Amino acid sequence: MIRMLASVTNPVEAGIAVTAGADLIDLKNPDDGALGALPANIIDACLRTVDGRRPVSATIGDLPMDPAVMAAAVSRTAATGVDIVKIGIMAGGDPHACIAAAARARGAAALVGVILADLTAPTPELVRAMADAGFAGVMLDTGLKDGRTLRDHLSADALAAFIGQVREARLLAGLAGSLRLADIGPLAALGPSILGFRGALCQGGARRDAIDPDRVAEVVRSVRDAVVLNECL
Ligand SMILES: O=C[C@H](O)COP(=O)(O)O
Repeated sequence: MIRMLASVTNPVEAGIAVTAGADLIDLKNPDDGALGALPANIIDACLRTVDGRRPVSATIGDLPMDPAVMAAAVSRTAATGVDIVKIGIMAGGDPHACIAAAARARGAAALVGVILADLTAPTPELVRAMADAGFAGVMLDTGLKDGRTLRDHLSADALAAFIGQVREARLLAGLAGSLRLADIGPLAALGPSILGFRGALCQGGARRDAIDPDRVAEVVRSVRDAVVLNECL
């Protein structure tokens, strides 16, 4: 099973993603960076639209690696009632202290750490720190959103090693980063738990555009087909 994560920005998009069959609804503001945060009232409206039909995650913003800043943002986002809070692990600062601070602030929400692979190396130490802190998963994404995809930054071997480390730690392993239809087959073959998308779902393929129901359905279908194909091989 590979879950298809759709990043959405408002209740209308959340409804489209649920109808199209996305497995995880990820709330994010692409106008405010790779992991831009949405205001609490928009998160609340999205939660009401999804109405428990899918797990919902929300990002906390592209924040500096400061434990106090991280803890406040995690606590604020968890208080909205989302199932999962996604935090970015950036270069600089003290990522290990931030991971610990996020874990203390998460309340009832699960935590997923997002390593922006074009800015920060996804080391086994970071994965281990998140596992030790009780995170539910670790995702790779890209931070620059400059047209290059996750696969432009990490080889298939490096991605397979990452997935192996995360799965060995018994966490969910997610991959994202300007992924297109052509990336789904090769990445699904590596056996991630989650494949995440925004740009590929949008009209014209630009991640700040509104999502297109047909594109969302096509990506959902491609992920399902890739899973079936892998099971046959
Ligand atoms: O969590 C997944 C991201 O929202 C992916 O966004 P992107 O496909 O535009 O890089």
